[in-house]
Amino acid sequence: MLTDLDLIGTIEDDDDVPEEPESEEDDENQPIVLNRKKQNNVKRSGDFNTDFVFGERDGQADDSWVMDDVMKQLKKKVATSLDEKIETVRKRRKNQEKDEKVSQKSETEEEVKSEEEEEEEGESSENEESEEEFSSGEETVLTKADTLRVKEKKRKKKTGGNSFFEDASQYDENLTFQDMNLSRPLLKAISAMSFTQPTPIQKACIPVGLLGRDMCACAATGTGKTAAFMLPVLERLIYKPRQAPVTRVLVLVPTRELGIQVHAVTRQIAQFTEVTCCLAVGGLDVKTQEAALRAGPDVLIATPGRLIDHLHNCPSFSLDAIEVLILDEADRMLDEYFEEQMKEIIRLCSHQRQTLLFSATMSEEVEDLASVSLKNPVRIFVNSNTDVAPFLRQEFVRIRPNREGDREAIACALLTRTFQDHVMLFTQTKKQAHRMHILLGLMGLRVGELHGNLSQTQRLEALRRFKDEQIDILVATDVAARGLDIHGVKTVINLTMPATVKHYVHRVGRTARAGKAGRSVSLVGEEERKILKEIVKKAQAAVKARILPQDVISKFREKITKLEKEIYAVLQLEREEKEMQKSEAQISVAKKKLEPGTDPESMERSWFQTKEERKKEKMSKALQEFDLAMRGKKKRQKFLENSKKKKELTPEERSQFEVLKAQMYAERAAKRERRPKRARAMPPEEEPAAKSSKPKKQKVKTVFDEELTNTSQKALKKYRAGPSFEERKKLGIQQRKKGNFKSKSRYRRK
Ligand SMILES: Nc1ncnc2c1ncn2[C@@H]1O[C@H](COP(=O)(O)OP(=O)(O)OP(=O)(O)O)[C@@H](O)[C@H]1O
Repeated sequence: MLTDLDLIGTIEDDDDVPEEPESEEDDENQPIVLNRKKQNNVKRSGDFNTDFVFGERDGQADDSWVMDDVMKQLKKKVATSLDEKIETVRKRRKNQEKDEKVSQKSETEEEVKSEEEEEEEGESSENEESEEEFSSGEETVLTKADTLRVKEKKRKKKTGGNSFFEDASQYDENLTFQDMNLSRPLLKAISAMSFTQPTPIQKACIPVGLLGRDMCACAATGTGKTAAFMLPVLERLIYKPRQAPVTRVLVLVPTRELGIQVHAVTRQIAQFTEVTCCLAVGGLDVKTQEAALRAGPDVLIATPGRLIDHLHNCPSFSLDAIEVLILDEADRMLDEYFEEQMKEIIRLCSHQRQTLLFSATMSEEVEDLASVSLKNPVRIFVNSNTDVAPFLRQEFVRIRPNREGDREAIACALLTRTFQDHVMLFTQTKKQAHRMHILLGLMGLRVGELHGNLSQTQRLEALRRFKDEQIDILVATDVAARGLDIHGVKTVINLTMPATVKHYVHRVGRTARAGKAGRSVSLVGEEERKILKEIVKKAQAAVKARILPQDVISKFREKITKLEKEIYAVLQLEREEKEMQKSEAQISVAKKKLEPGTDPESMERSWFQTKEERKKEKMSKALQEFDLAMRGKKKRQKFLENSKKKKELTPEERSQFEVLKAQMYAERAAKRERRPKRARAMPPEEEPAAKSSKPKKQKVKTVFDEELTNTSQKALKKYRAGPSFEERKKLGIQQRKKGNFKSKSRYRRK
């Protein structure tokens, strides 16, 4: 039987492989450069031949003026950055090595004099070089090229849809922005943003949005969904100016960074109009946001938590006047994480509204919401659910069962040898992301991290540095997987496979955006084969298996083992600094309390869910997940024993934990899928068929059916003997009720 990995990994050379245009960027067979040099962006116009052409974006719309506002709202500054700590530890290493060399030198000086000295100098200069790079012996091993094998999978064509929606996925190919009846300020903004031609999702959605219809739209990542919902909405605001300063459009997004981005895009589109817009996301200054909300901005972009906070604490702000509600990344907004908050927000929104649901992936929850609370919604699926970006090349690196500990080494090899800049590396946990930042930093790479354990300043700073090409690699968790539009990301690497195919689609969607090409490389272990199988099945283009030479991997493993002490040292520096900061914070809180005229209770805000409640909810979910994933008693025991015994995890355990985390989520997602679906306003297509077969099975038998048509031996015997005591009692009551007591004896006489 073929396994999924075998499917892409065991193709023979003479297998029938479809021709693929090889680009300059197709560098796997080119000599590998170990010295990290900046590579110029290679134009890939010939790579993909499609009907749709994105406009030239030489003058990539400058959103720095929009970002300035956001940065102003940020309060705290970072004490010392992680990079500074990494540099401190690296310097320490250098000094130590120098000292060692000096002491070695003096020892040998005593024994042999002049000749030996010369040799020492030679060695020392060699060592200094190998600190940053690799020794020449290693270099020959490390420049060995990876092998790539291709296999195209047969695809099943997806059919059908949901009868509940009116389908408008077909669009006029020749439609231009000028044909769409958009007003002049919007057309001016479109050309200022260098959009020459609408993308397919824009061609399909803008006309429908302008009609004021509810919509559920799905298109691949990076195909311009933001403008697809913003343009018709802004047009409606311009067409029907407001009577009072109230918020009329609410856009909900799952992450702060995405909120900031959507806000920036909205301001760009609305730059030549009177439309005002405001951002309310966590991590930014609450008071500034409150003041902005009181002014009644036309458009509000928010994350659910912060929005509810404002609704509870800002008396003059409400959602009564909301005319359009947009859920960007709709499937994420309606998943269990935001469930309670979304219920609350939808409850507070005006009923007379247009609702727009957008995402690259859709879920049952979205359909449920659409069927329950949308009015005659239009379904616009330009791409099928879970299609990856059109110009993405997908690669997979197989991790063999006993080689789980190779993951970090493989990632380091990929990042040092092949994909050196404009790379996003995704990890499952924040801890692993942090560790990879330190590890890659110690290897001399320019790297940053982005995840939920960082302050908002640190998160935005990492993003800015990556966008400005101050760092080459951004290590991130799924917080950066959705919606972020970072110009020029060439490669996405998955250290472990994400929890579901949908997570995968979004992660790899950070590259190959806006008509550009991109590549994803995912490391796949035995336990992740199922998800790989699904991805391969759904892939439109051939996927590739990348094989790294084993000696290269071994070299990197050795290097990582050597760096382990330094990683520990950096972590130690961080711990010490954290302790310091904690005590400083305590002192400043105490000082504030002692200040005359401050009543601490009056300063407190009321929360929809307190921090504690949210934490508790998260904890109980995490425990449930852990239990589910550790169903096997042996597995659970082994894991717990291991984690009790050792403080430091082995590379294998670390990888296993990453995989386990993804499994935990996948298990819970699967459990949710199995849950009975909520009532629908109209049943989906399959349901009527199911219903027609049901009545036959569950038809309640009448007395006629029960007694007169049953000719079995047992029934006849019973018929002759008459009803049992219980039956007689039951019958008696019934007959007494009917006033026909005599029929009982008549029954017996027969
Ligand atoms: N008509 C257009 N012409 C050229 N570029 C466009 C056009 N529309 C959008 N873009 C650009 O395409 C990129 C992706 O757009 P956007 O972020 O809206 O994609 P998305 O579909 O929302 O992606 P995701 O699913 O990842 O959120 C942006 O850089 C945007 O400026």
